[in-house]
Amino acid sequence: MSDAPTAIRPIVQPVTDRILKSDGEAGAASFVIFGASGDLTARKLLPALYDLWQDGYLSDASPIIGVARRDKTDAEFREEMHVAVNEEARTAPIAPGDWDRFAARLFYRRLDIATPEQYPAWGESIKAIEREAGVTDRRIAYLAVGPSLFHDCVEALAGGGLIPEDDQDDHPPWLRVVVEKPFGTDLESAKELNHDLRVKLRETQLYRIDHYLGKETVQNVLMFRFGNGIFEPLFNRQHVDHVQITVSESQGIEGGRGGYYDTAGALRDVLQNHVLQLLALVAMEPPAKFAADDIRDEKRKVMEALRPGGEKLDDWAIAGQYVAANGKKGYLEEDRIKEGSTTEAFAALKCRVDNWRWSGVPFYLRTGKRLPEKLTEIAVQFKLPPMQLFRTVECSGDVCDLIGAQPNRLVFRVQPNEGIELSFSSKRPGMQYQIHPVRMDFDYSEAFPTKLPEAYERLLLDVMRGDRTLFTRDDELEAAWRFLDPILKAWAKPEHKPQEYPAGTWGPDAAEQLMSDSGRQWRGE
Ligand SMILES: NC(=O)C1=CN([C@@H]2O[C@H](COP(=O)(O)OP(=O)(O)OC[C@H]3O[C@@H](n4cnc5c(N)ncnc54)[C@H](OP(=O)(O)O)[C@@H]3O)[C@@H](O)[C@H]2O)C=CC1
Ligand SMILES: O=C1O[C@H](COP(=O)(O)O)[C@@H](O)[C@H](O)[C@H]1O
Repeated sequence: MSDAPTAIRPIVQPVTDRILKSDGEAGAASFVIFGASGDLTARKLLPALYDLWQDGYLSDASPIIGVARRDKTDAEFREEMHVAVNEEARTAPIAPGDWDRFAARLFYRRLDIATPEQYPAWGESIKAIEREAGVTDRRIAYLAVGPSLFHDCVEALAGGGLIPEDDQDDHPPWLRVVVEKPFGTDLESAKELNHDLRVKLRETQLYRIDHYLGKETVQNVLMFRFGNGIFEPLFNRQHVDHVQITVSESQGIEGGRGGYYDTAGALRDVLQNHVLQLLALVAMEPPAKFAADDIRDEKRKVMEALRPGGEKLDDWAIAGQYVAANGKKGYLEEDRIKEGSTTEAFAALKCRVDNWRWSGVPFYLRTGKRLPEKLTEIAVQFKLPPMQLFRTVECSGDVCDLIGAQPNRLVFRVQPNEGIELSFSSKRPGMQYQIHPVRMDFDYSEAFPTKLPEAYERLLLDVMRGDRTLFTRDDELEAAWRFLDPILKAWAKPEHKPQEYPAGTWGPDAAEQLMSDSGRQWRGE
């Protein structure tokens, strides 16, 4: 019998998103993008803004002003962005007329963010563009620069007169500042950054971005758990054997990112943010209402309940570094990696969420570069039934085994093949009671034949709408750093060496052992 999944289709067609346009306050605002000559602006931000404009979410009156250190005219900036947006276009190439209409709102204003003398004149040039566009009191600043410049960007906004005074009723001005990741490098630096940003800004003006929260399938975790009555009662220690979360990448350290990555490593680059956010969504309690602070309160509680999954650090935290294999070079041979670097390109943790719901349930987390495939998923594995009433016979050659029920598994496929699958046991057709594992599969592309919005598109729209639900808050981030700080300190010691794994494999043997010690197994291995 085939274990081909049973497709799930929506019962009614989805209400178009356009209905949301009347909701909230997504009117015209000016965008000031720091880091406008960088990779993030070209590959993610401008394509997302273009798509939002095409879909009717971005007002024609909104100017987009790129800011960076190098010299560039508006025309050059427009042309560079044209190339970038075309490269990222997910459907047909952009029609020239469309691009010209969009590009008319693109401007470039040079600034060395570390040079305060330049702030006043630069600020005036930004205000002049905004006046011309008729958008003077609604501003979104996007800090798409390295984290060491976040604070200076806010200083530049203030020095350029772009952070207006509170009004007479003490209401802050309409200013939203989007801060990229990584948000600090450890607990202390994250606290310092939070403090520094709040000297000039209110917490309500800050949007700390983690683009995983903008992925459609990540948002679906909460919808699935709290929008259905039948699954949530199973999400606890009575029914769940363990949870495993994988964010794997097949790529190495590319695009000149070696300089940054080598100072960060897998723990800071992906585990502290994307992986722990996924964990928080799958483990959190239902919020009292679906609103930003209620959700972030619950996520913070999960972060605060994180505990090591073993006595000694090596029993629950594994660092790995790939070596040349399968036609790929090793980490140490990548561009801009310092000689003999001990930075981890792979991290796996076994941890616990020490609360009433999850006590005793291990959470296994792993992320890394140069693994066999690009894949992000959360797998919730349930306990076996208390008795094995059914079995089947599986033969390989002359050797036959009696096999019992396989554990039920619920998998959130974040990417690729976005969807949710549930595996369960079924009777194999025939004259005997033979058990066979099968799957029910909800596949986004089949159920909703429409393109999924890109994460940055959704998140930028939320900034315009003033919805901070999908943005992280200072206390949850600090709690995440607090949990990871002991690992960061131990791994920074000169005697610490990550364990080697061949490029293109699932990480070092020790990561497998994290699971196999308790008779469990990573999916896909
Ligand atoms: N790229 C990505 O996919 C992702 C990036 N991020 C985060 O986004 C941020 C930007 O990353 P990315 O675009 O890759 O970085 P890049 O190195 O490609 O770009 C850095 C930008 O910062 C500008 N810059 C640097 N110093 C100054 C200065 N003194 N004054 C003015 N501008 C300056 C550069 O301008 P110039 O070249 O003119 O000097 C450039 O535009 C980082 O925090 C990164 O961690 C987060 C997730 C994904
Ligand atoms: O933030 C980051 O995420 C990407 C992975 O994002 P994805 O959306 O492609 O899954 C990762 O490659 C990068 O190192 C990290 O900084």
